[in-house]
Amino acid sequence: MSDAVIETDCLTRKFAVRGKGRKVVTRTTMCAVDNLQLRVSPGESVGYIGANGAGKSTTIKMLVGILVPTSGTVRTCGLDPHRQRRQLAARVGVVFGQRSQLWWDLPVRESFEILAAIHRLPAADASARTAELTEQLELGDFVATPVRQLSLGQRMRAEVAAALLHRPRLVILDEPTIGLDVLSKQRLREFLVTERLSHGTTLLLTTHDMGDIERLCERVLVVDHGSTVYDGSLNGLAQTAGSDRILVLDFVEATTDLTGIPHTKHLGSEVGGARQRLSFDSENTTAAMVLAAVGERAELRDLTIEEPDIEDVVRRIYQARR
Ligand SMILES: Nc1ncnc2c1ncn2[C@@H]1O[C@H](COP(=O)(O)OP(=O)(O)OP(=O)(O)O)[C@@H](O)[C@H]1O
Repeated sequence: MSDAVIETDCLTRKFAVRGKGRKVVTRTTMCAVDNLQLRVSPGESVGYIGANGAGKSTTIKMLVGILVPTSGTVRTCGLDPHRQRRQLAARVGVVFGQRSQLWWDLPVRESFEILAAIHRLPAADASARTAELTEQLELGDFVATPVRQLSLGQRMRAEVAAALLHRPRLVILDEPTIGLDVLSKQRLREFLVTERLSHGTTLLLTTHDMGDIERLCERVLVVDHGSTVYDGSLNGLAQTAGSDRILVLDFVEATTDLTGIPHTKHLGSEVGGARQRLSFDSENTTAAMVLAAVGERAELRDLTIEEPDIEDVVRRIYQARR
């Protein structure tokens, strides 16, 4: 028997699409997930990325049994997700960034009590786990507050706690950091890293945020039109998609002379030349080397390094294949 946490074979999901011509209504089918072969082993952390409409959510819905495949097979934690949804719920925790699994009008704590009862956790176990998650996710200030009064960052932390209450062996997160501020994102990512290390939890997450992938995922899958177009390490992704980083440089005085620095490209200037943008190829140089060269030409006041945009990485992967 396979020990895979997720295993799909030729997994396919089609949808009927109604189109309206001038006189007739046409019916076509579109393939949202196309012969997907996927195997995830225990303890892996996998980022699942792709353009809008690439098929990520449809895959997740089949993995948790919300949608039935048109053809092919899927096993999640050794179970048939659609037929064995109840048993699967005990082994999987799911967080949909755009949808809540908490009771809107109840205090957070009461949602946890209901979920603990649904999962039939022994009382002592439930209260120990609730206390652990409340501390780690810093929920203490608002466990008595109704969910509808929480900020987005607070609610997302409560959602993650709710999904992990029963110590699932697989956690699936669909856009967990969408709309969160930098600090809330950082806290959530740190928690997920710790949780994974201490419990050996398997993570699968979809995101449009490259920071999530960089901090949380060892393996990355890129999907295009329902098929996998990249499956490998984060480093390999950078090699395939290019590894340009962008430095935003603020100078004491306006400057324009930033051309000719090795492995960099001048992208433009703002604020009358006091702010310059420079991209550099992190495979061949480092931020420190570029800054040293810049510092010889003009006096720097401040700088930031922009994370690569995930849409950009995905676009480059798609282009490299065409
Ligand atoms: N219930 C449905 N009926 C018809 N078409 C659907 C349905 N659900 C999804 N689709 C279509 O299937 C394709 C894949 O959608 P899916 O939501 O899986 O993409 P996604 O990669 O999750 O996108 P996003 O990043 O925008 O969430 C899209 O073209 C979408 O319009």
